[in-house]
Amino acid sequence: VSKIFSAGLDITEMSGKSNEHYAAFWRAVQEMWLKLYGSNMVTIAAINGSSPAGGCLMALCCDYRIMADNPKFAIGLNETQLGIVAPFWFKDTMINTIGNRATELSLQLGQMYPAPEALKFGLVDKLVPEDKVQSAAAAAMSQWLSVPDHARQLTKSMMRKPAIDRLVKQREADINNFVSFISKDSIQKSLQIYMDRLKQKK
Ligand SMILES: CCCCC/C=C\CCCC/C=C/C(=O)SCCNC(=O)CCNC(=O)[C@H](O)C(C)(C)COP(=O)(O)OP(=O)(O)OC[C@H]1O[C@@H](n2cnc3c(N)ncnc32)[C@H](O)[C@@H]1OP(=O)(O)O
Repeated sequence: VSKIFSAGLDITEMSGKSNEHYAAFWRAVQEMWLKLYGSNMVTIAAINGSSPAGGCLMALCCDYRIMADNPKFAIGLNETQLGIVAPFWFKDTMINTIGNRATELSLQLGQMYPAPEALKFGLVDKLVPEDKVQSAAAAAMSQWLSVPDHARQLTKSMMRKPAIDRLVKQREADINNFVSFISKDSIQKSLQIYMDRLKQKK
C-alpha cells in the first residue's frame, strides 16, 4: 500500500475475541518474528511509508533499512500510545538496533519518528527519495550478497541468537502473559478508545 509500509498488528485481532483466539494470534506473531529475525537470508526493508509498532518490528528484524525521505512518514514502537506494552522481544530487537537509552526513551514515550529523525536515531540506515526506495534496496541487496554467505550467516546468528533463544525458552509463558494482559477490561477499553480515535481523525 502506498504511504504505509505496515500499520502493525491488526488491532481487531486483539479486541473482543476469546482467549483461545488471542493465544493463537500471539503464537503466529512470535512465529513471524522467529522466522524473520532468525532468517539466515539477507533481508532489506524498503520502507515506503509509515511503520508503527508491529510494522516497525518487521523493519527492525531486517539487516538493513532504507526509508522514503518524507517527514510525513514515521516509524517507531508506539505501543504505549495505545495503552499496551511492547513485549521483551520487541524491546530486545530495538535495543540491538539503537541501544538501551534510545530504546528506553522510544518505548516509554511510544515515539513515532518522522523519517529524518529515524535516520538520526539509527532506526533506519538510509533515506532516499520516495521513488528510489525499491532500487536503493536492490542495490543494498547486491552489496550484502557479495559478502561470503557462510561468514555473514554465522556473524548474523552470533549477533541475534541470545535474543532468539530468550523467546524460544519463554514462548509459552509469553503467550500466557499476552493473553492475560490483552483480555483485561482496562486494556480492551484502551484499544477501543484508540480505534475510535483512528476512525474520528478521518
Ligand atoms: C507486560 C506484559 C506485556 C505482554 C504483551 C502485551 C501486549 C502486546 C503488545 C502487542 C504489540 C502490538 C503491536 C502493534 O502493532 S499494535 C498496532 C499499532 N498500529 C498502529 O497504531 C497503527 C494505527 N494506524 C495508523 O496510524 C494509521 O491508520 C496509518 C497506518 C498511518 C494509516 O493512516 P491512513 O492512511 O490515514 O488510514 P486510516 O487511519 O484512515 O486507516 C484506514 C483503516 O484502517 C484501520 N486501521 C489502521 N491501522 C490499523 C491496525 N493496526 N489494525 C486494525 N485496523 C487498523 C483504520 O481504523 C481504518 O479503518 P476504517 O476504514 O474501517 O475506518
